[in-house]
Amino acid sequence: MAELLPLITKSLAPYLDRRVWWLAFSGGLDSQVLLHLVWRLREDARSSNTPFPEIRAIHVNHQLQAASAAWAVQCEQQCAVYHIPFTLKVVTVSGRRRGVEDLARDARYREFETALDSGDLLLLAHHLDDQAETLLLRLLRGAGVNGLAAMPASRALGAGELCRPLLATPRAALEAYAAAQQLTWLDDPSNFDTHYRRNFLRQRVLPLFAQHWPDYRQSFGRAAALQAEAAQLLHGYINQDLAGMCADDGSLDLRALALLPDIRQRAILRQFIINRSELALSSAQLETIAAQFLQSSADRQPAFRLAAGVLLRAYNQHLFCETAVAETSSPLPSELAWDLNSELLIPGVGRLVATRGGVFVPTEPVLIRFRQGGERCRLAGHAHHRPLKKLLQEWRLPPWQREVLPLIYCGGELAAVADLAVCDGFSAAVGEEGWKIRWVPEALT
Ligand SMILES: Nc1ncnc2c1ncn2[C@@H]1O[C@H](COP(=O)(O)OP(=O)(O)OP(=O)(O)O)[C@@H](O)[C@H]1O
Repeated sequence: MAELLPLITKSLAPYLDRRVWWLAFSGGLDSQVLLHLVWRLREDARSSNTPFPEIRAIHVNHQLQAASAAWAVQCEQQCAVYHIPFTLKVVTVSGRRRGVEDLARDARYREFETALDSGDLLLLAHHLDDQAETLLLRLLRGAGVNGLAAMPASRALGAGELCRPLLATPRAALEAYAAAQQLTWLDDPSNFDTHYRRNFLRQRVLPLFAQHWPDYRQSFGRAAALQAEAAQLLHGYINQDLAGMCADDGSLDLRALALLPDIRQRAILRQFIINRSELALSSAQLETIAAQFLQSSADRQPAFRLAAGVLLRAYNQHLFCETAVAETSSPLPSELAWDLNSELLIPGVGRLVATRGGVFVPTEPVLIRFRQGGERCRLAGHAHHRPLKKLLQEWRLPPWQREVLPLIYCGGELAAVADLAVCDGFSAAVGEEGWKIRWVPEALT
């Protein structure tokens, strides 16, 4: 069986420049082995005077069992033995929508994510048996390539990254290491409760596999790695497609999308939404959205609420996926003063930012107002006044943005229309330096 110390030395070598390595410590066999290995790496580095990242352990108490608090204490004591600082996070897992395992996992990763500072590394003790189980569980859920890629050996997590240095190592190798090093660990009794899907696979199903396919773990691990490669390739192609179909404002060109075969349309739509909102759609949601927005009358369809604060809506045959949309709309102020030297944040409207080097030259203090109807303006360099309504149609500004469009007034006159146009009498002469206005609508901030 492969030696674990050289293996982990190699897999963690790319991360030696990180400030902190956080070890996700449940106190079970696997994370106890990882703790011991990482401690040995640090001892080796100390004895050779080599710089080494700071190691800290983090334990999440999900409060799901009577003994949870006592375990946390034992975890802390274990870490003290190795002089590894210990952080405890206590979470409350509630809700019956999904299995308690999934909820606990989500809560745990949220805690990990908050703990990580920029560039920190989180170490998890998942091993090859965990990977094989994950692949099977995903298969049983009917997952596609992304799901069947199972757990990646590393990925971004919040401001840092996570890494699973033991992912290619079978659990038996960890058991052998723990025995050889005379380690002690906590045994979570819930690991034997076959009501949990993962435990059922582990206790009842996989031992049967092992009788006929003794190398099933390695085969499953390879299958997952192949799916991960396929997923990565597809991802690259889909993002290339997307790049050619997105306008500068981030919207997706529905006319161009409609020309593609169905499966490509759906893959692009799914990726567009993930990129904008980080929400992964179920197949049913994807079908509904495709049916709603991939029709000629897409512009007349109501907004589709994907999740709290995330809206999909179409305008001018372009699909907009907006995040951070206010859930309730408060009335707009009738007038606001704006000192261009500082950013102006208007709830429900967004941010107005002015920087030097543009063409807008205010003649008097700047006031922000909103459309009342009937506004007219003469654009810089144009001979006639025109209704603002017509101009907004020509500029193809989505209707929901027209409602909150900041109008910039100087001395009672319309001087600029957000960052879309500057009116006559307010634009810089040749050689004169003015302001550049930028409006970041609330849904895009
Ligand atoms: N409560 C927890 N607090 C901190 N880290 C955890 C916790 N639960 C799991 N982890 C991390 O996630 C990894 C995989 O979790 P999993 O539930 O498969 O393991 P476990 O059986 O609970 O514990 P171990 O892997 O230590 O035997 C663990 O090895 C550990 O690194």
